[in-house]
Amino acid sequence: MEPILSNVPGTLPWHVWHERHPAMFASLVEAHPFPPSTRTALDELLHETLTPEWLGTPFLAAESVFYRRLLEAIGYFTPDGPWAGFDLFAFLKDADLASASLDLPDLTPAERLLAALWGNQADLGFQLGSAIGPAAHLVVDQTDDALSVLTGAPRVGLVADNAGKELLADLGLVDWLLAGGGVDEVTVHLKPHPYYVSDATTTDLVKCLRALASAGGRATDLATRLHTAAAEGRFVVATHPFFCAPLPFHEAPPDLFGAADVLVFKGDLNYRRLVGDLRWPIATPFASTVPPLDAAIVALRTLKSDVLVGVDENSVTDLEGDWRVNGRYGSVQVVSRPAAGPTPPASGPVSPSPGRG
Ligand SMILES: O=P(O)(O)OC[C@H]1O[C@](O)(CO)[C@@H](O)[C@@H]1O
Repeated sequence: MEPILSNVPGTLPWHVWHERHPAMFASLVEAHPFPPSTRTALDELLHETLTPEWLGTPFLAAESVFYRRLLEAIGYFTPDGPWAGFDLFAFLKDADLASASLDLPDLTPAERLLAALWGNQADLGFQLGSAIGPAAHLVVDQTDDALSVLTGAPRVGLVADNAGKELLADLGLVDWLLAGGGVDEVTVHLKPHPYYVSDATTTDLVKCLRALASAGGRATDLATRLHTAAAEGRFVVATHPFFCAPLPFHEAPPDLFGAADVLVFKGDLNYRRLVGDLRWPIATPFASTVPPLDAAIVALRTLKSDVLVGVDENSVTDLEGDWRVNGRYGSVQVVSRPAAGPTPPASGPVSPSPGRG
């Protein structure tokens, strides 16, 4: 199966490099007092990424390396430098969190699951390049199966995606799992440092909890329950360098997810890493594309890139235009836990071999 590349004009990856990234760089430079050397480094990075070498590298790997290079360009990893450890996307993530409604409604388990899914629409990198319409429908809806594998599972891992509103919705789901879903322990897997524009780090999770705690009503109660669960070792925050690696989850270290019985993968990028960023025919069975994890899998995603599997082709014939990438459609997809040991996928992904550019 061929990897998705960025060298075809008119495709989403082409748009990302040629339009979305320049717009993002303009907003970063406007928001920060970067010195001339940093501005030059950013310009050079932007130009470098438009070379045939970058555009001909698998999109998944190239984009990941790009975000690493962006942090290097601002001095994020320069010890004792003024920008060491500085989250250059914090201004966007904080604004998104500040605009969230914390007057939490009383949601059913299915509504909490779908809130976590549609919360994925609020991806700031995506918004920088296009407008998001009202929430629409699911091209695959296995919500009942998802609730069934989650309810009563001993250990659940949630592989988080974006900060702000999406992470708030994720915490709503985690709260239900621990308080009403009969789950003993939930681990939220976060990025070890800023990555794609709005990816959630530990700092972002703490900001969400503090916002909830000070909001009053159901929000404060939720934050209190999660703090108590954390003190009891039932709500666990974890991170690992692999979450910022330019690789699909098929190449994850074996201990990445601990002893999780169910893994919830949030968002588009995690979906691409879960099934492989490949030109799959959309009718390819979802279960045949995921890595052989010893856990059930629940993927909650709004569709923002070309990769899509597990879809009945007849069910999407009426959808028009850029429905596969415009973020207005979503999917809930489930793979049950293997009965006896992992099952190898029918067709493994091509491993990207990113150059550092
Ligand atoms: O935040 P999400 O849902 O992972 O979406 C980010 C998506 O936007 C993109 O960054 C496009 O640049 C995709 O690579 C990625 O799949």
